[in-house]
Amino acid sequence: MSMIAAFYGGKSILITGATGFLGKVLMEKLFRTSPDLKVIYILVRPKAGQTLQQRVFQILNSKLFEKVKEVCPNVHEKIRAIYADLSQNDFAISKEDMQELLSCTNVIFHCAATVRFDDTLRHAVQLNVTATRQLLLMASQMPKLEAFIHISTAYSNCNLKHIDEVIYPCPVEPKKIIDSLEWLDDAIIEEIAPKLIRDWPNIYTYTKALGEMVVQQESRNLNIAIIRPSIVGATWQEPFPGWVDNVNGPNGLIIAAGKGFLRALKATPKAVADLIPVDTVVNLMLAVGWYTAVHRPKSTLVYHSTSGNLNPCNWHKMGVQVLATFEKIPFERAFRRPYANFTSNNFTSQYWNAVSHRAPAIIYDCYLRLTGRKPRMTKLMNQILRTVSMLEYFINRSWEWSTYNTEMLMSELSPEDQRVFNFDVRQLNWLEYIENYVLGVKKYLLKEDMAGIPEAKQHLKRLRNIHYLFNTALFLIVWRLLIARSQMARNVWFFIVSFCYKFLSYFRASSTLKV
Ligand SMILES: CCCCCCCCCCCCCCCCCCCCCCCCCC(=O)SCCNC(=O)CCNC(=O)[C@H](O)C(C)(C)COP(=O)(O)OP(=O)(O)OC[C@H]1O[C@@H](n2cnc3c(N)ncnc32)[C@H](O)[C@@H]1OP(=O)(O)O
Ligand SMILES: NC(=O)C1=CN([C@@H]2O[C@H](COP(=O)(O)OP(=O)(O)OC[C@H]3O[C@@H](n4cnc5c(N)ncnc54)[C@H](OP(=O)(O)O)[C@@H]3O)[C@@H](O)[C@H]2O)C=CC1
Repeated sequence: MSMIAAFYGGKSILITGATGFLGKVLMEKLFRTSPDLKVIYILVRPKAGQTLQQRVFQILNSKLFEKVKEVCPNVHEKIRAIYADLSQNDFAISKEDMQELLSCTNVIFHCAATVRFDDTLRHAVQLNVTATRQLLLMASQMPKLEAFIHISTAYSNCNLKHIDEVIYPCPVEPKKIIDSLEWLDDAIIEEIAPKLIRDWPNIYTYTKALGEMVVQQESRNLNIAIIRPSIVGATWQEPFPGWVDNVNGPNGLIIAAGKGFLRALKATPKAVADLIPVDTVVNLMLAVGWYTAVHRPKSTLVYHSTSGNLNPCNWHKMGVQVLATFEKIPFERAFRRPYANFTSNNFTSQYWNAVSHRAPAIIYDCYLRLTGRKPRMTKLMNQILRTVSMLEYFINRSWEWSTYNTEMLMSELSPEDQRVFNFDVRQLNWLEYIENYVLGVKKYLLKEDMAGIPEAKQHLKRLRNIHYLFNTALFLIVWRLLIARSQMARNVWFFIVSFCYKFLSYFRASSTLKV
């Protein structure tokens, strides 16, 4: 019997960010392994014209939850969506709902955050710092609370090279920042933001670091743990391999590469690609929830959910495997044949951007214009290049994350728990994982049918022929222009032609002699 699964039985669990990538996989696993849990409270806001109920309905009826319905048929009754907006005071939760949350919650998983790298400082602080503080305040009024699990990111201290499982202080106190945001206007905030974030690459990682400090300062006598995942990728094993549902992180780049838009990246091939499957992160979260509640460590423990020091894979290996998978299972209606050119050199990267990205987009837009259609490729390409430039920081560096606490926890688990809540990334086979990942992007993000693969392969062959034809035509045009203008080019041309003629004559003569 799994001790972790048993622990969550009969419990009331509060999850923030349950509608996000990590949150959905967390709920799925909880329902599947502990179907006898009492209730999962989720803090949700209406979004994109959908009510809370519609959002929950959509999640529960997605492919991700298919297995859950078999083991927990009454899952709809066990999920309680509570209207909440984490960027508002008291989260805009009604009094009755707040009362219920305060009196019933046993475990909190705080996943909600803004993960946009370019969010405004005001919004990012509201969500990643102030909301965390507010939730901790709520937690301190929960008599039945056994554990509070805060999800941060392994990159919250990416200004350091070696990162231990400790909370590092930030140069400016979170409280001072929260207070000053109350009276400063937006224009001034955006002006001081770059000075505040110093050597952090973006507002996201900086505010996640502030969030950790808030956890440390406001922990009171709560049982708290912090989990720091690196780049969270598709599911490795559970509930099935390759599940993804948004374009964040690598997902968008895999689409852009598979569709042939992105053919070069400013990346350091040998840098560690610290991807971690989402189900591995979720297993660690559940194990940490159990350990924190049952063993009550004296201080707030930080757990790294990373792959780099236990089972490293670099960007080169990852790129090669992604490309190999595109050969086997290509995406439909690609713009160009997928190709990967890694360079860590600024000049070469600019060159590839001009030749491989912008020029084809401009040419295609001309073609669209000439055929009476609206040009769109340049805009799309600019968007992709903007996204890539935001991610570049992370694919040109390597970090060392220590994993003592994570390994300690692994050794504390029973063999059954190690199997059911496996977060040992050493068992991950990267080649298999990446192949399933790309397949998952095709199936679950692009919603492409596997039956379309032969046609997609045919399309890639046509693109290859167009590519050869285009290059030959371009070569001939350039050469013709050169010959018209330069004596030297003419001399070279006559030399080549006479050389070929002599070679052919010799070949013909020797074959006649043989006969
Ligand atoms: C060496 C390989 C070589 C390959 C060679 C070639 C290929 C061969 C191999 C292929 C690659 C193999 C792996 C690749 C490496 C991956 C590295 C990942 C590092 C990640 C580090 C993460 C570390 C920290 C982890 C964490 O701790 S947390 C989570 C991380 N957080 C995020 O990942 C949010 C990022 N995003 C934003 O911050 C915003 O997206 C913003 C960007 C500001 C735009 O912002 P904006 O311009 O306003 O535009 P949007 O409205 O957002 O989007 C506008 C439009 O772009 C779309 N689009 C949004 N995103 C992405 C995205 N990624 N990629 C592409 N498209 C995207 C969106 O669908 C929308 O399309 P539409 O709907 O218009 O059709
Ligand atoms: N994905 C990754 O690569 C990594 C993620 N992390 C961390 O993991 C956690 C989860 O990330 P992930 O699932 O990928 O992110 P998502 O963007 O997929 O999910 C974010 C969640 O936060 C919720 N949220 C955002 N703003 C509000 C608000 N104002 N009120 C209520 N809810 C809100 C979103 O709700 P809604 O659906 O309404 O927008 C959504 O459920 C975050 O803390 C992130 O920092 C850490 C490392 C890597």
